[in-house]
Amino acid sequence: MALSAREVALNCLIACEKQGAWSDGYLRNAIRQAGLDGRDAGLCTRLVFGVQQNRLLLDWYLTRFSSVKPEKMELPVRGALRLGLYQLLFMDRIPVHAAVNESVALTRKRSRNPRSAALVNAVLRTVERERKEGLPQPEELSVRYSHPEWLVRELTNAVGPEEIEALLAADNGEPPIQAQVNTLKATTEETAAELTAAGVTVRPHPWLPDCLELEDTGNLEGLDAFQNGTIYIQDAAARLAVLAAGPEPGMAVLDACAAPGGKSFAAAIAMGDSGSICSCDIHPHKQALIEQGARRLGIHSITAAVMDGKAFDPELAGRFDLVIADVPCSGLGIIRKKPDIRYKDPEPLGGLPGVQRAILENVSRYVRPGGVLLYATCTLLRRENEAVVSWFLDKDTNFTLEPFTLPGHVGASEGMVTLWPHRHGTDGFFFAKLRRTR
Ligand SMILES: C[S@@+](CC[C@H](N)C(=O)[O-])C[C@H]1O[C@@H](n2cnc3c(N)ncnc32)[C@H](O)[C@@H]1O
Repeated sequence: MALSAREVALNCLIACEKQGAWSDGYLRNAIRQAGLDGRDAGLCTRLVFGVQQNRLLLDWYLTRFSSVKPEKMELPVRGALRLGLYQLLFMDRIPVHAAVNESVALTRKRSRNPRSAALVNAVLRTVERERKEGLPQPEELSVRYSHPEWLVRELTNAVGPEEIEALLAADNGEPPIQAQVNTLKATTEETAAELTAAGVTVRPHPWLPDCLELEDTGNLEGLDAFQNGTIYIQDAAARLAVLAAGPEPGMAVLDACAAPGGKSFAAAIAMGDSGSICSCDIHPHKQALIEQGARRLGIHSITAAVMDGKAFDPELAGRFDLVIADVPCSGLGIIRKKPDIRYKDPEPLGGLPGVQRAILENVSRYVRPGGVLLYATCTLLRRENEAVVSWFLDKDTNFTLEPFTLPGHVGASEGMVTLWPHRHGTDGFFFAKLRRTR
């Protein structure tokens, strides 16, 4: 029998907890396999993201209103309760009976314990009754915004105590879908008209040229504008990083950590598809991703290759006008788009600055004298950002920070900038522009 939106959502929540799956990747396949239409796909995605964004808060309520502690529940029961609770507390348009009955039905279908359905029914009905009187609110930011304590500490160190709450709230917001226009193929006006005719709601980005914010896209990758390569999906922050580096027609560019290719595409479009971009990644299977994207966008200047950014290749020394090091990082700037990041084990993150320093130091040798090195991450932690750049500058006196100016209220920078979801409405992003002097 075909799965409902709620059951696909439940399966996704279970896979995230049990196998450490990523909800966006899981949903892409599961929604297709279940054959959900656009409306159900939207509901399913909203349920999964909503639960993941509010999981600690939902469990805080479960602890108060359930006779069984959430950590003692079977995974399907805990998942069905979180789904029901999320609908009651955050989705005004879902009738209470639907939120409760659907969770009870899922529990009956998926739990091994015949008493679980009664538990789910009782908890959800109690919460609904208490909600009318006013539910208690947790004091701790960690619970209120469902960011584990270690993460609240890290982000407070990064942004300061005055802004931490605004940042956590922005992490739980719904980011706009930002499409960058492939101006090699069409103007922004033509693209906006094509998307509008396809029923998409289109708004020009408030301050980034050739960027459109989209709503009501349905299956985005099925749109003609996507299929024929007039748009690609990229956050404003990621494109700004490339613009800061100043790619120009005819340049030789190395994108050292390139997959799936977004920075390479932005550079190729800014360069009018003239010059050359060598787009490398350490993982062989990702080479095809870059090639497919370039083909779809009709870009000829990109060549994809497999390369370890940490390992020196003497053939590349001093060859490039611009080297982009968009290094692997903790990704704590893109929690709005990947809500599960917050629940991953933080321990392996400690090793990242070492990898980032090694890549930056190695690929710096590929920049020609007078050329530019761009260091970028999608995280907000100083140890992966400013500290890596400072370490590099202290060590290598051939490079200096170069000031740049970006559109909108990002404005002028002395050479390093952090973009913040709550301040700029972008992904959290860091980049530094370094000029090789000798
Ligand atoms: C932040 S992502 C890059 C995103 C990409 N620049 C874009 O804009 O679409 C980092 C990439 O670095 C790759 N990577 C990790 N370690 C690497 C290494 N030692 N050398 C080259 N690439 C590496 C990962 O496979 C991943 O695709």
